[in-house]
Amino acid sequence: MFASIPRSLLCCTNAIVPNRAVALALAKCPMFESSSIFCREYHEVTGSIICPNVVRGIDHMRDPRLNKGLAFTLEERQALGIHGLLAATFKTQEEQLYICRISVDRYEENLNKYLYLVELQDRNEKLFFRLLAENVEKYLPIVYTPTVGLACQRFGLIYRRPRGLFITINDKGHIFEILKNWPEPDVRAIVFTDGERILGLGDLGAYGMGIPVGKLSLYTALAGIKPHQCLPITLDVGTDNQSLLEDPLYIGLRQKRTRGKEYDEFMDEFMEACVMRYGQNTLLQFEDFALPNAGRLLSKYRNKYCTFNDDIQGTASVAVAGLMAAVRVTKRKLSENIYLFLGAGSAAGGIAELTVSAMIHEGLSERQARDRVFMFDINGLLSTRREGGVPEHAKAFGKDVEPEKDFEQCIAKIKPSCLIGCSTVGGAFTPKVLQQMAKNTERPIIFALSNPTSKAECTAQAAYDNTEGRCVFASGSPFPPVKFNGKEFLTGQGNNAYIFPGIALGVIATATHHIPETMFLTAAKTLADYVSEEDLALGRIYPSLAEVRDVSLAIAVNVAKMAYDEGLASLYPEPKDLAQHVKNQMYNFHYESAMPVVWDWKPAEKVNVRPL
Ligand SMILES: O=C([O-])CC(=O)C(=O)O
Ligand SMILES: [Mg+2]
Repeated sequence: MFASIPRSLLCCTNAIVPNRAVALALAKCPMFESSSIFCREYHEVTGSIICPNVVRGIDHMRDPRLNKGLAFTLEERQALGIHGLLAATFKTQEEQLYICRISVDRYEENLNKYLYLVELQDRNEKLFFRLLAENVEKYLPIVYTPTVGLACQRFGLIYRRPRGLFITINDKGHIFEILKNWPEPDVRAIVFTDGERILGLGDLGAYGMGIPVGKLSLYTALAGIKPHQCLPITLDVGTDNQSLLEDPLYIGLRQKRTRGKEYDEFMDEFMEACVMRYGQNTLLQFEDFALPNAGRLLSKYRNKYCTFNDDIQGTASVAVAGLMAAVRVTKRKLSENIYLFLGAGSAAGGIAELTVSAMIHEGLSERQARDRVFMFDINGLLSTRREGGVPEHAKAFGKDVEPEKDFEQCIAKIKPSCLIGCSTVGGAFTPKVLQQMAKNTERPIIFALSNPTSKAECTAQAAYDNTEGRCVFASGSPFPPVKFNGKEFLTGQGNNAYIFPGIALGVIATATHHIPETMFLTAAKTLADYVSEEDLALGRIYPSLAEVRDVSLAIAVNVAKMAYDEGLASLYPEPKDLAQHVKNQMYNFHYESAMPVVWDWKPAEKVNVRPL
């Protein structure tokens, strides 16, 4: 029993031991009858998993999970052996936040602000997450869309220290070993990309790592999922982006993408290795895969793993939430709209399918619902009569109508009341397109969902200017307030950031093993219910980003309820107070005491000492 206790401890009269179990064991030993045993056990240190006795002195400052900078108290500085390593001043976390805000604001370029925040995350995790969580509107556009897009494009230049895992096609056969190199044992969620469709920027190969990192920052900042439970991964299977292959700064494999059987085997091995390493309920979020793989892999894995594709399902959920909220403005039911999508990729397909489900919910048959949804891709309207027909992945939305290659003409002919941009073609909603939408209906719905800002189909201002201010507008990337007729409007950001953190929290808190499509409809309804009359009056069909943390929690609780109702949860027994249970899982953004909990042990009085 004592074999694992260092000899130095066994021969002292005052023993300091790492935890209560050891303290109890020692106390039963007659050798220690007259000694005091001190147990150095921390309450819930950051991450809940750092073994305090292996962290010494300066490591408390070097480890971003433990570091508090000048917020270490005098007692802590002395007890931890870091006294003198810090300046004499003591600061509260609030004072530090103030300094951080000033520091970020000093930078003029968003990429520099991004770098400051990355560095903060590497230095002091709690400070970073609290700063982000309490200033979502201000810093989300920096750590996330649109600046994260720029960060990915410049990733070779800004790459400093590792965050997350890079698994390459050359590692095939050894993926599990690589996962074992990740130091955290309690990972609950993995966000991963193969970098082939980074936002609307296309194939960025290994530079895509910024995306899983950014998404997982939101897991913590918006839904309170603990950072150590999150693992970002880039699957580097090469890149077909010639300029990256020639870029001296490129950090990934300099070879063309592996496709076909070898890619599929690699993906199979990856999915299996993740659950072997972290358990069957590990949440596996696909992010920014290109269309041919995105839909195919979702169908392949959705019933086998706890997985979803954020670009298909998360985006669909946020868009449908927007449509639900827009009903209150347009006074048209979802099933009374005619929808036209520009783009027929993964986002368009996902939104279209979920919209169909929502229309069926309103009483339409599936046929009737599908008849109301049109798509227009690079070859024109998805008409079964067009040359080359309708691509396989979008067959369900092909129509037996005259082919049409001119987008403006198409809008005049089909007369959609709702125009949804998922094309990654910046500016595709020209003034003429928008003006035609204004002719089609009193309150046209215009969603310019492509990211980042440069890829948005139109700006918020253009949408208002060209529809006499009658449109209901949302975009994937944020836009500044719109000025129209002397009034100011705030348009909403239809970004999946409203959805995926809440879904992830609900799924993790209940150890849900599969994520059905209906969960995204539940999330959409929850989000739509959060939209107030004031939001609508201001021009937005989403709550303000300042409320996104409340939204995420509400989504998580509803998802958790659904998980139990539908037998998807594997955490039993079901917690009596589900909302409280979900809250109990959440990260504490505030500093916790770093003082060891030292307690005296008086063996003679407290335990019956058994002879050895
Ligand atoms: O990252 C975002 O802002 C939304 C998203 O998933 C994408 O555009 O691929
Ligand atoms: Mg994405």
